[in-house]
Amino acid sequence: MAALRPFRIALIQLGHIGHDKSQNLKHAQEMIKKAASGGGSKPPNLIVLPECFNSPYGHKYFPEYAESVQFKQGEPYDVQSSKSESVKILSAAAKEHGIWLIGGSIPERDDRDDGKLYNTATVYNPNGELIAIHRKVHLFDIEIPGKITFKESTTLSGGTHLTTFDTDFARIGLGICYDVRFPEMAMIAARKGCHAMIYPGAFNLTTGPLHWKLLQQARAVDNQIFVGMCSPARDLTADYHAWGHSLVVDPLGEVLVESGHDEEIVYADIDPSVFESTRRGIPVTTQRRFDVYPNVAV
Ligand SMILES: NC(=O)CC(=O)C(=O)O
Repeated sequence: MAALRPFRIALIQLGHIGHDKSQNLKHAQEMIKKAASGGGSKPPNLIVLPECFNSPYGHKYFPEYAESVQFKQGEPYDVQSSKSESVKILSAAAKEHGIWLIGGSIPERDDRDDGKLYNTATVYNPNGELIAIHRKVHLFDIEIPGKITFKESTTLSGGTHLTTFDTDFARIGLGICYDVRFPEMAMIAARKGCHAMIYPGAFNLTTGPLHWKLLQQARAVDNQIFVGMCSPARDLTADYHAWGHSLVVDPLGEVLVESGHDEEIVYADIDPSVFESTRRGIPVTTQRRFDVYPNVAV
């Protein structure tokens, strides 16, 4: 299992996500290059893109923008023969800059399973290898009268697996946006030894101010882990108005960095001593009463 070492994370709050997929990918490439340069400071070890970074966000767009990834857990993946343009571009970017990359999420089509569609995050190591994918488990189906109705399940299916992966600096759990509302996912990841949960996400102008920061602080404090969420920039000409405010929170629930709502790259330095001192000082990780309630993570 990966040990926690100091590392730097960059969240790319990507703007200009329009209807031209090639343009979206080109812009993401440029922003990865910019993020990898470190913004005048140390280069990051891990770069994160937002949810649905290559397509407009909305269930009517997913069938048109979906790409076939065909990843099989535990089997080597041949990026060169991938049918996914996004995978090829992200893999090349991770390799060129020698960084770990969580490639936000993209609409994915699984040709092996009746062409089902998913909202899928892909993860690359510094050699450009695709080492994990996460399919959004909890679909964003909500209805707040007069404010927002959104039904991802109109075109998407929910993923059926939880995702964790090891880097050379931490074990990381991965979710996508609405997944953050389900504490079980982060709890299970933490009990499996994850030091951080990362969620590419895209809250909106109704739920963002209510819950975006609160949920990340809750997941961080519940589990004494680092939590980061990376949003697209706000674009009031798009169908969906993202909240922005990409954020990294430490295991005490303190905000390490928070962006505004325009396009921006923010960096946070992850300090293992905060992880250790939080767990030493408030030792809930060793005070659980599995004699009173079941250990759901086993
Ligand atoms: N976009 C999402 O998946 C979730 C969201 O906006 C919310 O939970 O609020």
